[in-house]
Amino acid sequence: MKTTIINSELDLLCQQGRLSSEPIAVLDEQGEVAFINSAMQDVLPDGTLSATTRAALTGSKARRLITLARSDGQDRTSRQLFAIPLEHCRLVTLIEHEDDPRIKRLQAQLEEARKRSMTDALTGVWNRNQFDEFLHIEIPRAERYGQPICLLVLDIDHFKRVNDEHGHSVGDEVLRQVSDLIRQQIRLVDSLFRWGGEEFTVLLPNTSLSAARFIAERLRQAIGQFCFETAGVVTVSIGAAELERGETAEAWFSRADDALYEAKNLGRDQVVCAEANADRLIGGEYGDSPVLMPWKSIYESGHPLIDQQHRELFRMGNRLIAASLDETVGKEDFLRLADELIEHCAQHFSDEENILAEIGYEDLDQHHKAHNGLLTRARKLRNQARTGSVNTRDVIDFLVDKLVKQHMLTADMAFFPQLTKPAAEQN
Ligand SMILES: Nc1nc2c(ncn2[C@@H]2O[C@H](COP(=O)(O)OP(=O)(O)OP(=O)(O)O)[C@@H](O)[C@H]2O)c(=O)[nH]1
Repeated sequence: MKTTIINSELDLLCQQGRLSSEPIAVLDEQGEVAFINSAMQDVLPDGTLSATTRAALTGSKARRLITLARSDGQDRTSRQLFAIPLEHCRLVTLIEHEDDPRIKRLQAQLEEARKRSMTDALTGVWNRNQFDEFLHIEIPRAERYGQPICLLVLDIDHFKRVNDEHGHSVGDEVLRQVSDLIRQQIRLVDSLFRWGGEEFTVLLPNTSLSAARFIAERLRQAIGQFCFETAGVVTVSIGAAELERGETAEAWFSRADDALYEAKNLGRDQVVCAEANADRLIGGEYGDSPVLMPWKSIYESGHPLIDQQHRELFRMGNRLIAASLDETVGKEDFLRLADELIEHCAQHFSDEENILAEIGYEDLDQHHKAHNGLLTRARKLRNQARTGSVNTRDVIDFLVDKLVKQHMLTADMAFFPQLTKPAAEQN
């Protein structure tokens, strides 16, 4: 990955050097000349940057100013080389003095070239290279903070017909318009990419699959209801997938893409969400033991905080089961994990009750009593386990089965339909 970044930065600079009429050279991370244009060669003694000059230009100072002796001895004024440090290389140019406006001009040109290399020329959205870059940042971020992240793959239906019937420029206009419509519907933290041709991808950080379905549906409707000036009605098919724990970028994309093709096969103009692989577990780091609890999309309420906390409870429940099966985990460590689960649960119950109060949930009192009862019983069991009067099996049965799973699958599911505003709508 790093090599790609370095290479693309070097490529960018070299390309800029070729375009610019200013004398320009590019030094790579090792201080070797990666590129030198003819304007620079003309002013340098022997047409090249000597090892001493290169060493001076790649020193630790952020900017380096050196005096260049002219080889012909005719020019009495000193000439200066200036190195602009970039992330992985340095751009060297010739200036009269440190405030030379050419530095600013070059930096602006570089910035412009950098932008062009990251965006799609037709629609102005991020290009496919950037999609790969974003994946390598967003996937570890989501995993690190235990947040859900979703991917949409969107394809314009029968786009070939638009080109065939109205011409390529109308097709181009449709692509621009579709990308504008998508941009209007997503949040600032979401990112839109043109993946190629008439296919777009959208990355939705901190978004569960149920919220992603809602967003995708909103996109589909916004595009389907828009009146395109010449093309008329245009529809899109969308595949959505949520990243699973430990899943590679390729596997994730492939699941979203499969969902897209299912949407196409089902008749187009629709959204299909990829189900999680049944054998994958939210606590995937504990292997594929059948006793662990798999997370399913039907457990999602559509409220981001509730879903995030429910997932975390599943993860902690799986961790507790794994610890009980692991002979190397002692009683104290097991009880510490049980404590963590109970305290997370207490925080979750309190947050959930606040959310339910906000939406005016009519069975809130009942739900509050159920929470209190569960927490009291959980703490009592934990204390009994400490004194040895109950065994780990009883703790697991209650904490994992009754507290986490059954409560969520029965009492909690009763209020899911009332959480009518999913994440996307609230933001
Ligand atoms: N105008 C325009 N057309 C493009 C561009 N990139 C790709 N296309 C066209 O997009 C069309 C894609 O056609 P297909 O892959 O057959 O898909 P489709 O017609 O959308 O059919 P389905 O995806 O099956 O609904 C081709 O005709 C491409 O030439 C572009 O930048 N501008």
